[in-house]
Amino acid sequence: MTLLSDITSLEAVAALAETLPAADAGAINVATERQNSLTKPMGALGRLEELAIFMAGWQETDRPSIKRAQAVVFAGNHGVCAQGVNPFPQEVTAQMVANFEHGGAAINQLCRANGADLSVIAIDLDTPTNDITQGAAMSEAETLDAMCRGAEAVDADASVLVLGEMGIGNSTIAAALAMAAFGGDAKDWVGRGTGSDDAGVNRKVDAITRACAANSDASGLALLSAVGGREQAAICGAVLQARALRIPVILDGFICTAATTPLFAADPRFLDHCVVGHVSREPGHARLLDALNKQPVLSLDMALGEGSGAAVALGILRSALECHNGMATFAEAGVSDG
Ligand SMILES: O=C(O)c1ccc[n+]([C@@H]2O[C@H](COP(=O)([O-])O)[C@@H](O)[C@H]2O)c1
Ligand SMILES: Cc1cc2nc[nH]c2cc1C
Repeated sequence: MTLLSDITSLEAVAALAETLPAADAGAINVATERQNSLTKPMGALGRLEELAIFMAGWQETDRPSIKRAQAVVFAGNHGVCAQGVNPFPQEVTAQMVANFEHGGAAINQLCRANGADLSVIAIDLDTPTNDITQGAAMSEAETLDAMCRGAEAVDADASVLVLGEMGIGNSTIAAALAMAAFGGDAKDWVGRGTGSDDAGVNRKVDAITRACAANSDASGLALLSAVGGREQAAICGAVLQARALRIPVILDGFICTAATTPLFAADPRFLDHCVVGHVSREPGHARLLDALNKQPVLSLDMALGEGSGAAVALGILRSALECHNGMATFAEAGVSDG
């Protein structure tokens, strides 16, 4: 059973915004007081302090910890590849899933380096979603199914959830989601993805312009069905399930962040328990983060996907909590207060 098991419409999913838990203000206050009493000038650990306090709020304790970090990579295939928007062939999605399963991808090494348990969930790779330039990517039922796959993947004992994706062509899907949610010029949201040349970038601009026109009636969570895909819907389902379990989430790069825009469009509070691990080299990501009012943890010129930037950010989160829990206060250490 998950939060989504009995839900039969996207409208009912959107209504969950009224019932999902919020961050614990009491734990935030006590954790903030602790940060201010630790042996450092006030605020000197910068973003690490914010991350520790963020964890405190969601874990409902002034001493948040990471007992188990869970990483999940969702994979899907996309009909929009028919528009020539992807330099790599579509079969690479399944081939990379096999690579994840055999431990040979970047995300395998980064999960080991940063202490996360990785699982990979491939959703109907043999049946790509519909081409978004022709209409909706998925029916409402298909969207809900994929959301359920995402929700089911979340382990109740995870202290933090690292999310990533794999899907040839999905940098076009991400750009379409961002443009459908926030408007602007197609050129502002499109980038090179896995290495599109200038002609390929122009095909992406053309494809998302036509996709947004073909799906102009969609808004809120229906954006997922209109211009999204299965791994995007699964990411939304996992974000919701994590929220019900009060598990903080680290989102990855442009594609993973864009996957959550339908949740934001339905209700911005849906993303309150999510941090974005890094800002991708994909140029639309910085713009999207501004629109979502999210500050990335890292900026490393990465553009891989797979959850790679989120896994590296997990190491920063661990550092934040080591300081928060392990440092002495001014009183304990006998250090004169300023
Ligand atoms: O998330 C990012 O920032 C990101 C930026 C560029 C590429 N990717 C990955 O590359 C794939 C999509 O690229 P493309 O060119 O096939 O649209 C997909 O598998 C993503 O995981 C991911
Ligand atoms: C090789 C390769 C690895 C990836 N990892 C995420 N997206 C990817 C796309 C390609 C093409």
